[in-house]
Amino acid sequence: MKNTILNDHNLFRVAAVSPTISVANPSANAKSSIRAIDSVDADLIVLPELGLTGYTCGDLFATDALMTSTLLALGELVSHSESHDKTIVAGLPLRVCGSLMNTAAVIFNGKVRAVVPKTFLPTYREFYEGRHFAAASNADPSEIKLLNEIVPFGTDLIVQRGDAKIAVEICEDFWTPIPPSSHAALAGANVLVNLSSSNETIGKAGWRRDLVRSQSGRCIAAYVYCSSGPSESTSDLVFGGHCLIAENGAVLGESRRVGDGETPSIAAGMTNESTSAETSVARDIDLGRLIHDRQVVGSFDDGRHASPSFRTIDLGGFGNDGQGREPRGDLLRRIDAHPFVPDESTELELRCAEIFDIQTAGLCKRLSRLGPTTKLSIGVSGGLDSTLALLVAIRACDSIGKDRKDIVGITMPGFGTTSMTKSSAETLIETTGITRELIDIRQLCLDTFLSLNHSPLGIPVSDSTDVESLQAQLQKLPDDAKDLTFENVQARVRTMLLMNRGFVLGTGDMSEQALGWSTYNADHMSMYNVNTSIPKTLVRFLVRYAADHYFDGELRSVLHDIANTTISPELLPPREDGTIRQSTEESIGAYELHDFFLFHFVRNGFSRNKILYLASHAKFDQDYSPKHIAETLDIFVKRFFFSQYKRNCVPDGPKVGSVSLSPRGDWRMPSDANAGDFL
Ligand SMILES: Nc1ncnc2c1ncn2[C@@H]1O[C@H](COP(=O)(O)OP(=O)(O)OC[C@H]2O[C@@H]([n+]3cccc(C(=O)O)c3)[C@H](O)[C@@H]2O)[C@@H](O)[C@H]1O
Ligand SMILES: Nc1ncnc2c1ncn2[C@@H]1O[C@H](COP(=O)(O)OP(=O)(O)OP(=O)(O)O)[C@@H](O)[C@H]1O
Ligand SMILES: NC(=O)CC[C@H](N)C(=O)O
Repeated sequence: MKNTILNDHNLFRVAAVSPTISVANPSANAKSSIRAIDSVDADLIVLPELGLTGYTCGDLFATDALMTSTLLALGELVSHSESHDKTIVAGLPLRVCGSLMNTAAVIFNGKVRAVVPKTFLPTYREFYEGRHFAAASNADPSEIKLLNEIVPFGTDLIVQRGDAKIAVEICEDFWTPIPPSSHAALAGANVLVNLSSSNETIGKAGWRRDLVRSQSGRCIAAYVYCSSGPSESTSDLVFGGHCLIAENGAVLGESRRVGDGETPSIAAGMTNESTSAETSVARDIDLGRLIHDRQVVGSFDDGRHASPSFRTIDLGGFGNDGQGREPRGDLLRRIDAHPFVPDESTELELRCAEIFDIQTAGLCKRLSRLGPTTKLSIGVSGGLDSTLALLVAIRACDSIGKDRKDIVGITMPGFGTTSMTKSSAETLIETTGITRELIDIRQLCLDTFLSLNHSPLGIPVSDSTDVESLQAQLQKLPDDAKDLTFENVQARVRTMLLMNRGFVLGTGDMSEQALGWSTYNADHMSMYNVNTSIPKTLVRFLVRYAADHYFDGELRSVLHDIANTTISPELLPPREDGTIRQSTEESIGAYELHDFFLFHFVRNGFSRNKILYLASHAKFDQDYSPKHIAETLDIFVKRFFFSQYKRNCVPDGPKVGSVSLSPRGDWRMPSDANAGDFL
């Protein structure tokens, strides 16, 4: 089958494999390398530095016998590459113009396609490479003869396979201030590989991991790192076999290594030099995400003019061009069903702490611009969003020494308010010690219906209708009753009451803004909105975090109750038994799906197909059929496009993460754009 599932979505499988090494024994190393290559199904396989000879050959590098058998071993890898479609990067010493160089050969489909020499040779402390090797220099030839073929040679080579643009550097190269891979990235390389031989000493693994992660982030690239392991000579040093894969600032995976506390099996493998001494890691790199990020971050290649130019060697693409391969099977990449909510509790807590602080700092600054007697009004519904905004307001006032009484929490029960949310709103206000106000908005709403000559949900009203009789009739309505004017009037009456008091703190969250799930010029508007960049799936965790860290007693338990409430705008009347009729998620689909779509559409610019593909690999809280996910995605896209006019005039508010919809900063989109091609 000449088709690839992964590459349709621009995923590129890379592996770093550190096979067992037999020091100074290239024929054995060719065999273990081939075993390793056969054991991994990947588009690109990176082997360790000088892996065909072993890194620790010392003065044996100067012997003819070692050089001859190295070339024979290389020939074996090259012949073997005719049997698969993987790109292999193998490390070996090579004589070039009379000097010995520490090089990496890129092998594909029966040929060496490129040879890259090491630029920075460590010759300090435990390293003596300057004794054996010459460093890459401008005087090097641009081609060499190798195995009877002319092969491009140099540090200016990018090997391209489909959208993957691969550049190679060798160990010490990336422990320097400006690694060669930085220049390669500026020239377009997006998969940076490092063949390494790195011994383990205290703390070095963390440093190495940081370098891999940060080089991938700085270069907006994938970084694939492969070090030789403890089967190297241990005369003085123990090499770790550490293999790492990072993508744009995040480590996607790493292998075991000497020193991680799990080494006995690695060491055991050494007794018979079997493959069990091997370490490896494989992951699917999302090239689409890298390409998108580089395009968006315009400053990425501003410095390109100061970098050397590169040559590209094109190996062809995937798919129908004759170079495709079988689907790769299971995806080797974790697809986070809840990209805004870290799974791990410590990380979640840190994230909540950071976000709550950013929200609070934003509001503190805004309050500092207002007079000291300014009151801050907030509509407290007993729901999640207004609770979070209220907690931020309290924390901000506490931090700047403003009296909590300057916060006016207004409960405004309407026709849709349930007794549960009303009472949690009242308890919330009471226990926080802020100023409390209660305004029943129903009469004002009824007056508005009369002025508009509007029959709410089809029920005729007249001057003789009173609030209680209307409420009683509303409660008898079927569950599917709908009336947008009825809902909007309530939301606008509330905002009118709030606005007429002065400074209003906004409560609407980012997911609602994405979906346009707010009433224009009502809950959509405020003077400052601390929730503007908070995704719905995170709100309840922020409320819990604040409850557990800043509040105690009854307030804490009220906050926990609120954090567990169904999400509803409560604009439609409750049923006769008092239960919520209108669940937002029943109307527009689950927020866990919408937040997933929001992340991949806005953050990564992914297509509908790609988002659906990723969703099919995510473990959501609920079981959704592929059809349901696709339908909900269509709702998301339609609503996202349609509601840009609302987002184009949102109040100020703090950005807290990489996804933000501020029309002044992160997301500028015409209100009249057509969603057709995105569906
Ligand atoms: N609004 C939001 N509310 C809550 N969480 C939000 C969020 N937006 C993203 N997140 C989450 O934050 C996490 C990290 O997001 P991800 O998109 O992977 O973020 P990532 O690209 O890794 O960047 C992490 C942070 O560093 C910043 N950065 C990175 C690189 C370069 C520069 C620069 O200025 O040059 C800045 C970036 O803006 C972001 O704030 C994810 O879990 C994501 O879901
Ligand atoms: N009964 C109410 N009393 C006071 N304010 C309310 C009331 N209902 C809604 N509001 C205000 O309008 C905002 C938007 O309300 P909506 O009912 O759409 O719920 P929401 O977006 O889920 O927010 P929340 O989670 O705060 O209820 C609320 O955050 C709140 O500030
Ligand atoms: N092989 C090398 O270039 C080793 C040097 C590098 N700094 C390391 O210890 O990992």
